[in-house]
Amino acid sequence: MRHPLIAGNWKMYNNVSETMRFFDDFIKLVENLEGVEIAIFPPFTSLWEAAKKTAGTKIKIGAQNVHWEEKGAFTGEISPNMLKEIPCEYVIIGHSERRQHFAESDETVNKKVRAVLKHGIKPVICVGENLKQREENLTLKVVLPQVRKALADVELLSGEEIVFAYEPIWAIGTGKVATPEDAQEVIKSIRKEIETLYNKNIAENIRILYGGSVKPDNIKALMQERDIDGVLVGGASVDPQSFYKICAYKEQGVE
Ligand SMILES: O=C[C@H](O)COP(=O)(O)O
Repeated sequence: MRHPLIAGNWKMYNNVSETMRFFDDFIKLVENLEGVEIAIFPPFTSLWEAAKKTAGTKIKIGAQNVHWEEKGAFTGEISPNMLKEIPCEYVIIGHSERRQHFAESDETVNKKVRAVLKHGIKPVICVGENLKQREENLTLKVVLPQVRKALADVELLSGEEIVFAYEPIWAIGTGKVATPEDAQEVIKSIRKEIETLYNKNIAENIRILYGGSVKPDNIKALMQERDIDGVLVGGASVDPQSFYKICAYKEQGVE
């Protein structure tokens, strides 16, 4: 049984004082929420304070990026053991904004995945197609190779140590959410691909999230799909009230 994960990727929003204010409200709001795992991915500068503030609560902390080397002359980069020290339980790898603006490739994604797993940090690996590819019916031809390349030479014990996020690029920050049925179809195919690469057990254990314009009013329909195990939320995760409403989707009557 996969435990639902609701993840908030703040991108380049919320400095340290805004982070503290967010948690002052959010920790109280989610105090009594059961049956869902919550993770927040603040910018690097807010990670320490976020981790201190959420210690002993049900909120997990993750980073938005990582380098694959342990240490070295890599100006501006952060290593897996630096994230572990904070401690970060998760790290987002291969977000489409990093692929698009910072030359992240399937090869660097794979290096990062292998590096963080050695430190017991769970990667949230992002995959997804752009609008042109979707319109040309190329979604699976784009997404499944991204999955395979991310997992090249990756040994998995149970599947619980990694998470995938299917984020159609055309749905990110646009207000155009994929239909739950379309998201389910792609996510089901990702799970099938993982089964071919590993086995059924691992495929059934891996959580696969949907991301792209998730809001309090569309979360319920998404979470009703069999293979959607949670969401990766951008814009709507920066405000404590709206992110709380997404985390509390079960109160809208989702089984
Ligand atoms: O990482 C989150 C995704 O890019 C989704 O962002 P969004 O919810 O603002 O569309």
